[in-house]
Amino acid sequence: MSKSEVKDFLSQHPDITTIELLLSDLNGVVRGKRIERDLLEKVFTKGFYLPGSVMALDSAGTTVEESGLGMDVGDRDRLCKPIPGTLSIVPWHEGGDRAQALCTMYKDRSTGFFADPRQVLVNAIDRFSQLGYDVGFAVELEFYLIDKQRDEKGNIQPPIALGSERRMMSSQVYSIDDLDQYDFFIRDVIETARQQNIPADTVIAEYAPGQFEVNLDYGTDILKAVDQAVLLKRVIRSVANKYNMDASFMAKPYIDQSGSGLHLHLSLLKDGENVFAAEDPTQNPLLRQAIAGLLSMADSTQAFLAPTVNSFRRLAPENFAPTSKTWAYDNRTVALRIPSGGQSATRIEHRMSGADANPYLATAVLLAGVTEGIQNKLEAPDPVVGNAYDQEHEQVADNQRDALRKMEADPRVSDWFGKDFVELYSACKWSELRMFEQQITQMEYDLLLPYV
Ligand SMILES: NC(=O)CC[C@H](N)C(=O)O
Repeated sequence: MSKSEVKDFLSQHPDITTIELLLSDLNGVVRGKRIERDLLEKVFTKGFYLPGSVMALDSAGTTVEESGLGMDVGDRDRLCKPIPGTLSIVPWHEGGDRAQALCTMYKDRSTGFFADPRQVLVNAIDRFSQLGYDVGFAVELEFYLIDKQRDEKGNIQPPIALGSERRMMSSQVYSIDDLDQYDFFIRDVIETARQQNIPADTVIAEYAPGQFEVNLDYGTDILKAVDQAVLLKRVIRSVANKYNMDASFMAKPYIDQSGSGLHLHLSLLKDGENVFAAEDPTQNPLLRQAIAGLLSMADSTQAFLAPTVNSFRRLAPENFAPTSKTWAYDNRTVALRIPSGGQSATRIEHRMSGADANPYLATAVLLAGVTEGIQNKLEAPDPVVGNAYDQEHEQVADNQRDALRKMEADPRVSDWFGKDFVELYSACKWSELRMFEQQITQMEYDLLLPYV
C-alpha cells in the first residue's frame, strides 16, 4: 500500500486515532489487532506481525494443534500487510475516531502464506486467468436478523423493529412491508457500506421472518469483490449490533425455516462479449463445459462450501438450497442456475455455498470448477427441467464427514488449494467436528436416559 494512500487518508480524517488491521481466518471470521494512528505509516510500508496460528483456529477460537501452526512451530509470528485500497473509516464506531484496513498474511516479503484463505483465492485467480477471459462477478449474501433477547423457551427469535411493537413473524418473500419495517437497518447498511467503498446495492426480504439478502454490485475484479463481501459481512453485523440485534450468517439458524446461502454469479467475457451467451444458453458449449467442471468437483469441494455441522442442515429439500449435483435454466431447485435476463447477462449462479462459507474459499471453488471444465472440455449432463427435489439425481454429501473424506481424496483439490492448505483445513475441520460430536444433546437425556 502506498505511502500517499496513508497520508491522504490521515489528512482527510484528522479525527482518526486508532486503526483496526483485519484478516479473515479459515472460517471467514475477521480477526486482527488495533494500532495507534502514529504507527499507521510504518505498518503500511513495513507490515506487522500476527501469529500464523490465526489461520488454524476452530469456531471456538482455539488453535487446532494438529494443524502444525501452533505449538509445533513455537506459535511463531507471520508478516502481515494491509491490502491497498481497503483503508476506510469505521462508521459504526461511536467515537468516530476509528479506521480499518483489510490485510493478508505472508510467508516472506513477497510470497503469500499458504494458510491464508485469501492467498488460496489469489492462486486460483492466477490459474483461472490463464484461460484468458474477463469476468462479470457478483456476490449475494443471505442472513438473519435475530433478537438479542431469547424467547420464553430460550430459543432465538426475530427482532422487533425499531419503534414498532411488532415482532417480525411473517414469511413474506420479497415483502415490501418487511423492508419498510426494517428500513432504518437497511438504509444504514447501504450507507455504511458506501462509506467503506463497498458497493452493496439491492436488499431483499427473504423467505423467513428476519431473513434478508444483500447483493453486491457486479464487478470485474474478483479479488476486490470478495474482499468487499468479507467486509460487508462485518458491516451487516456491526450495524445490526447498533440497533441491539444480532445478524447471523449461520447456514441454518431455524430448523423449520429456509437457510442462508452465499450465491456467486459469474459470466465470462472476451473483447467485451459474454461468451456464455446464446439463444438457448443451456446449449452454449463453453457454458456447458464450465458447468461440467463445477459438477465434477461438487463432491470434493463441498467441505469448503458447507464448513460446519450446521451447514448440512441447510441442504434440505424444498428450501431452495441445493441437495443434488444439478443445473438448469431459470430454476432455483438446482445447484447451478442459469438466470434468465437476456443474452448479455448470461451467467452461472453458483448456489451451493452456505452463508457461513468463507467467501475466499467458495470463490476459489467456483474458479477451480470452471477452469477444470473448460480446460478439459468436460461434458455436462442435461439441464434439469422442473422441480429437482422431486427427481432422481446424484446427491451431494449430507454430512461433514463424507464431504471431508471426498475433499481429501481428490488430487485436483490439493492441486488447486495447495496440499498444505488441504491438510490444514482437514485437521481444523475434523477437530471441530469432534468438538461438536462430543456434545450429548438434551434430547438424548430426555428420550434415552430414562428408558434404555
Ligand atoms: N432466494 C433464494 O434463492 C433462496 C436461497 C436459499 N435461502 C439458500 O439457502 O441458498
